[in-house]
This record gives sequence, C-alpha cells and structure tokens, in this order.
Amino acid sequence: MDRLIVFRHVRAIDPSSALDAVIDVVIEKDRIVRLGPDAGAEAAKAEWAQVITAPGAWLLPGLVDLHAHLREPGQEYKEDIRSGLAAAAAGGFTDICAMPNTLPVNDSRMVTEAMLARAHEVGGTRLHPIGAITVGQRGESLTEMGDLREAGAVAVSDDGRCVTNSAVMRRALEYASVFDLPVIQHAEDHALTEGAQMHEGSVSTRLGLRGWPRVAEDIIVSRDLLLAEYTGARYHVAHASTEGTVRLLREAKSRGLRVTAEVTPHHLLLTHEAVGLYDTACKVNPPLREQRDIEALRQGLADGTIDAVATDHAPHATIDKGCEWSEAKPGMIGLELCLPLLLGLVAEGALPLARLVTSLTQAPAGIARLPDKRIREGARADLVLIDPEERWTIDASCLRSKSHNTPFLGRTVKGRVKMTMVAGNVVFESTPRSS
Ligand SMILES: NC(=O)N[C@@H](CC(=O)O)C(=O)O
Ligand SMILES: [Zn+2]
Repeated sequence: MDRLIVFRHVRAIDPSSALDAVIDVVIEKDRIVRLGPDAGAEAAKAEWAQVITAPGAWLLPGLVDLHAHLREPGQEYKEDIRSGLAAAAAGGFTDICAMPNTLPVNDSRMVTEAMLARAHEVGGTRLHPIGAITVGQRGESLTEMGDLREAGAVAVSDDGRCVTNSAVMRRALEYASVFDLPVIQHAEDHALTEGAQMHEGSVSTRLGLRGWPRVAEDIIVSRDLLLAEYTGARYHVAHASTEGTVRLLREAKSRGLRVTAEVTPHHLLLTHEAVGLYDTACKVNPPLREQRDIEALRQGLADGTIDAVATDHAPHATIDKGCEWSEAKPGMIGLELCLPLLLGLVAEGALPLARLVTSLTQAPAGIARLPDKRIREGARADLVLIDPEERWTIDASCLRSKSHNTPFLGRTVKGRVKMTMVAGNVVFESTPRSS
C-alpha cells in the first residue's frame, strides 16, 4: 500500500503561500495531495493511513541550512556525515549545505561526489556540497567550478578563509556566474585580524586579547559589493556580524544588486560579554559583537536586508575546546538549537514569525536554487512538525551531533521539533514527552 500520512488540525505556516491556518494536510507517497479544513477526514479513515493528531502543533516547510560544517572527509572525530545529517533532521532541516573546509578541501569533483555518495548511503536529510572558490582554499587559483557544479555543488566558498585578493575575487565572481553559482564570502580582512582572538572592544581589552575589529568585515563586504556590481554576479555574505555589513547590504539592495546574506542564531543572540572569563564555547568566527550589532542584525533580518538564517554549525571536540583560549578552535554547533533559540526571539516580539519561517525555508532554498519549500497541493512533502509550547533544557545528552560545543547548554527554550519529513519519509521523530 502506498504511503498515506494525514496531519489533522495542525497550524500550517507557509508565508510564501500566504498560509497560516489550522487545517489538515494529506500526504501520499512523496507529495502533499490535499490540504484545508477537514481535508483529511476521509483519508484518515483508511486502514493504512498514519494519522497525526497533534493539537497545538505547527507544521512548517522543511528547513534549509546554507552553512554547516560536517567535517567529513578528514575530521570525523568532530562530526561525520551520518551524525551531521542526524543532527540536521533533529533540528527540522530537510536540506543542508556543507562547507568545503574539510580534509582534503572540497575543491574537486571527486570530493563532492564522495560526500554525496556517503550522504546517499546514510539517507535522511539531503546534503548539498559547497565547493571551494580556490584550490586548497589558498586564495590563489580558481577551482574547476563547472566540474563542481556538475557533480552537485550548489555554491562556492572558501569559508573559514576569506578571498582577500581583489583580482582573484573578481575572477571568481565572473567564473561562478557562468555556472550560476553564488559566491559565498567569509568576509574577514586577514591583515586586520592577525592574531585576533575575539571582537575588538571593551571585553577584549579587559581580557588582554587581541581584537578582530568590525571594520575587517566591513572592508571586505564593501569591496565585494563593488565587485558584485561590476561583474553582475551572485554574491552572498556568510555569517554577517556587524552593523556596517547590514548598512552596506541595505544600500546595495536598494540599488537592485543581486546580493544576499545570512546571519547565525548566535550573532542574533549573544554579545562579546558572553565570553565572560575565557569561555571557549563562545570563541567563534566572526566573533560575537555588541548590542548595537545585534540590534542592526535583527532589524536587517526583519526587514529582509538579511535574507536567511544559517547555523554555521561548526562542531569541535573537547580536545579542540577544552584548552587555553588562544589554542581553542573557533566555532559552535547549531543545527539542533537554531529553531528553538529563534522561536525565543519571536516570542519576545523581536522577529515576526513569518520572517523567521521564510529565512529558514524559501529564502535559503532560493539562494541555493533548491526546489521551492511550500505547503500546497502538489508540493514535495518536506515538512517539519513542532510543538511550540514544549519547554526543554538544552543538554549534551539530547544532541545527535558528535560535538557539544555550544554556550547554550543549560538554557531552557520553548518549542521543540517533533517530526521531520523528507519527501514523505519521516527522518526524525522525537520520543513522546515523558511528563
Ligand atoms: N565559524 C567558525 O568559527 N568556524 C568554522 C569556519 C567558519 O565558518 O569561519 C569552522 O569550520 O570551524
Ligand atoms: Zn566562516
């Protein structure tokens, strides 16, 4: 018998289809076949139907992450494709894009194909590799972007490193546009951040750490916007962290440039004060900044200047973090915490729910040119069911990721992913509430 899943009386939220209503959603095989008030009443009577009645639950399109580090190949002790995809499914993601700073770097068809073959074996959440911009991420010669694209890469980036040479960046934008690939920049002028350990400000002064000033990001973003305008290419800013980046993007977009940007949950929620007394869980690139940056990033996300939320899920093992601050690797995990943390922002009134949903679904899908994320008849059944009321405390034992490097451990959040579905297949289902 073909698969038949019936969601009864769920609040379905899909801003791109102007949908926010309590309805039934019926899934046959891999597609949404019917939706509407009581549209599932008949189907629910079928003996083989799997009926999901979850009063108060929300049904959203499957989430898309433009920026995750899965560490395979090469650093599987931090994460691998299996654990990374399991974490993604538990976080409500049906599609994630994997950054190329693996070992070896994903700068070739061979690595892209190997990653995809592995993801295929594992199943569940879909993996979309991002190829490197330059060979070995060394910032010198361009990769074979046509090959990467043909093998399945959805974008190019040297993330972890910035393409600082203007001539290389210009050629990268020109070359990538031949293949309609967005160029994702990790905007950091390395000359200004040499030896830097955190945001340059009052906390870095107090702790005696060398600072990573905002302007190191702003300089690259402003130069890149000029190059994007000159070349007409698709340019995307990874993990925007400064007030200046938001201002520059707003101006560029007002003139119709084809530029996009993402922001991470941690840059929307934490300032440099979180570093406290050298808490290495808060060491991240770009660094946690100040309240005025948070305000600008939230405003930018709310008004669409920043298109997408991306996790920058950057797993690191205890050995990489349980050391002196200066030795600790930058990065924090995010796949399983993104949605509940940001639902907190919505609850506070700092972000409209519709913007949050769009920035985690339709917007990143569009940037990576993935199929639409929609809740409507005929759409692929990529869905996430959440209980918006469930309170839970973030604890290492409930994480699927191999690494637990996050400053949010111990924080109580409201809202939990109950089920994730990829093309009608349930790839994650939470155990029923124990209380
Ligand atoms: N964000 C980080 O602090 N670290 C990332 C690289 C990156 O995104 O810059 C990593 O790969 O660990
Ligand atoms: Zn980066």
